[in-house]
Amino acid sequence: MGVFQKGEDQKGESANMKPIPLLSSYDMGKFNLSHRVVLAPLTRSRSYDNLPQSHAMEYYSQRATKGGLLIAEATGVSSDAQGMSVIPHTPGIWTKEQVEAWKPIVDAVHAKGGIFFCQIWHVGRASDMEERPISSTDKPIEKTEENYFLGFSTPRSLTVEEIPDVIKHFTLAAKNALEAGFDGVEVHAANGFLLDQFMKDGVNARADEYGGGVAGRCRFALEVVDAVAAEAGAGRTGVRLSPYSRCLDCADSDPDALAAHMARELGSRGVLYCNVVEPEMVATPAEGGSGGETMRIPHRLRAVREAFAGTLMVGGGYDREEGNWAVAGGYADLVVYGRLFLANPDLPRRFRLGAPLNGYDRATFYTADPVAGYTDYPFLDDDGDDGLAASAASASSNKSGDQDGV
Ligand SMILES: Cc1cc2nc3c(=O)[nH]c(=O)nc-3n(C[C@H](O)[C@H](O)[C@H](O)COP(=O)(O)O)c2cc1C
Repeated sequence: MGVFQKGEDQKGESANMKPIPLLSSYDMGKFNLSHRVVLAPLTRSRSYDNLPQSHAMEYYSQRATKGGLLIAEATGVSSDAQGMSVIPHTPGIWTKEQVEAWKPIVDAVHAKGGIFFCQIWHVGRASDMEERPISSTDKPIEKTEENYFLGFSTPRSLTVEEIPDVIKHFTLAAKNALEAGFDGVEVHAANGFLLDQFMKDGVNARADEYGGGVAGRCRFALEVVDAVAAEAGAGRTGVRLSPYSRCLDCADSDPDALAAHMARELGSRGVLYCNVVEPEMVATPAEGGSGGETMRIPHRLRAVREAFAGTLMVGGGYDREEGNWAVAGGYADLVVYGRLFLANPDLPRRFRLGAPLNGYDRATFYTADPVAGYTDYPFLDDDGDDGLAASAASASSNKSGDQDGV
């Protein structure tokens, strides 16, 4: 695994230098966060038979810090919510056995003082289920250069009469998540999965009340949010959105309007947080006139910020420098890190110290190995006690719940 060096800001900053915005505390409703570096939801395809496994205890516990927020990987709400072999080995939370399997994982995070939300999802047409998977449409995902090797099934359009059943599955998942000990739930309405397939006009061409204008297309997602918030409490409910994404052939012709509508609606419901994926990074001329290009985050979420009164999390391509910029300027409250946190279990601490980062190994993102590319990314060598040194020791050897040096 190589070492990733990014720009001037990571060179030699010591712990006693000026305050780092990302490392400042933040009160998210009833949750007192000690810093703003959030683990993004990350599917890792290591939950065989949809059952969370004991190796996830170590994985999440490695990334837990006292007062740090972790969002668990997308977790299925029902047996037909699965991607099957195109997105294999994802955990579920619709059976008692799954709830029991989550409990020690949640306990391991809590033992380190972490705050843990469960992301609940239905993949919709992003599946190779034998029976036609449900969606807003009968149209399958179009093959592209990125997904050509995945054999998605042709979906069938969910009927209006069937919608309440799917909502019930989300409600049960929320109830189960709290029973497993999670601090809250995040409704996955992003990245081309079921709820996004309803929200985006590139997919949803329905003539009923769940299609048409932006209000109709967002109806299903908002009904799910209402049901989940009624179960878990709005103060324990977050929502993930990706209005600008074209992921899984799911795009909208007016993402600004979609983003603003959802932000307003979620704001009026008092939802705890909104976790919004930025548009894809764009190439811009490098500074200094060298003729090269730098990839930049477009930062198009200001309207969401204005319309949504709750906690705003942003993510997608952020590094330490961008994250500090976002927090310092009030662009966002929290920043979610996916690939960097995956590869750096002690990411908040590395950010504090300005330490170099491990590079991520894309080849092991979704492999089933319980260790390689999962729990074997190295920690910084020293074990200073700045409150952010996530321990390299396994969760099982930390059963005392001792939070010192977390
Ligand atoms: C291996 C991997 C798995 C992911 N799984 C999920 C997921 O389960 N739910 C989700 O909302 N996003 C998922 N994402 C998207 C990430 O949460 C995040 O938005 C994305 O990686 C961009 O952030 P980054 O630049 O910090 O990595 C995944 C991304 C990666 C790389």
